[in-house]
Amino acid sequence: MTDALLHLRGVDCVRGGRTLFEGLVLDLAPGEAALATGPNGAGKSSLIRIAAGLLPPTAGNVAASARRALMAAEAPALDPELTIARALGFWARIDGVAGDRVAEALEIVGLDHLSAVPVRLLSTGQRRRVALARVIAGGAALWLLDEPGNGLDTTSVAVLESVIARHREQGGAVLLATHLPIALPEAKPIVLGAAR
Ligand SMILES: Nc1ncnc2c1ncn2[C@@H]1O[C@H](COP(=O)(O)OP(=O)(O)OP(=O)(O)O)[C@@H](O)[C@H]1O
Repeated sequence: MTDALLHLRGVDCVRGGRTLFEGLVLDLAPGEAALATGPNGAGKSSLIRIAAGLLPPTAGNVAASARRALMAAEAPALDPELTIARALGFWARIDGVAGDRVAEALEIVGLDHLSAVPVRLLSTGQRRRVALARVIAGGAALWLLDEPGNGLDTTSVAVLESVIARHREQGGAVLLATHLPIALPEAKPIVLGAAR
């Protein structure tokens, strides 16, 4: 797939008998981003799951960097009884990254002061910020972000935007699905909802 971190060719997605999209073509090289938008049920999460290798496409080819991080609504998988630092430390070991990256990531998302608080006490937006911290700490080249702005206040959305911009500057790529406005300069648009 040349130097692309994500490569989709002629990808179709049919779910529950409905064609969500057909013939989707996308390449994401280092530094690039794509923004998938569309109404509820248009297939945004399905696209993210196909790119993550969690859902086989109905047709077409998918190739993605082995170093990819998924941030989805159901994905945080943080043990509610552990403190934020320990829950993220667990994932740092799985992801094979140094523990000090967790502290850095928590600082970036503005949760370093809560690192000793159990996950179960977090608000919805704080949980999303912890999930983002895991993506940041994980060091994957390709980020697959499904509704990363859900539950975030405006300050946190701005943090998300700057974190993504920095990741791209450092040679990462991002596929982001959202129904909320998120600034993703020069992103390739993927407008879903047209196929039937
Ligand atoms: N396991 C499944 N089996 C059959 N159909 C499914 C399954 N999962 C999702 N769908 C259907 O696929 C369609 C697209 O769902 P998807 O979650 O990808 O949309 P979305 O654009 O992310 O929606 P939302 O904005 O509401 O999150 C929906 O009509 C949904 O009902």
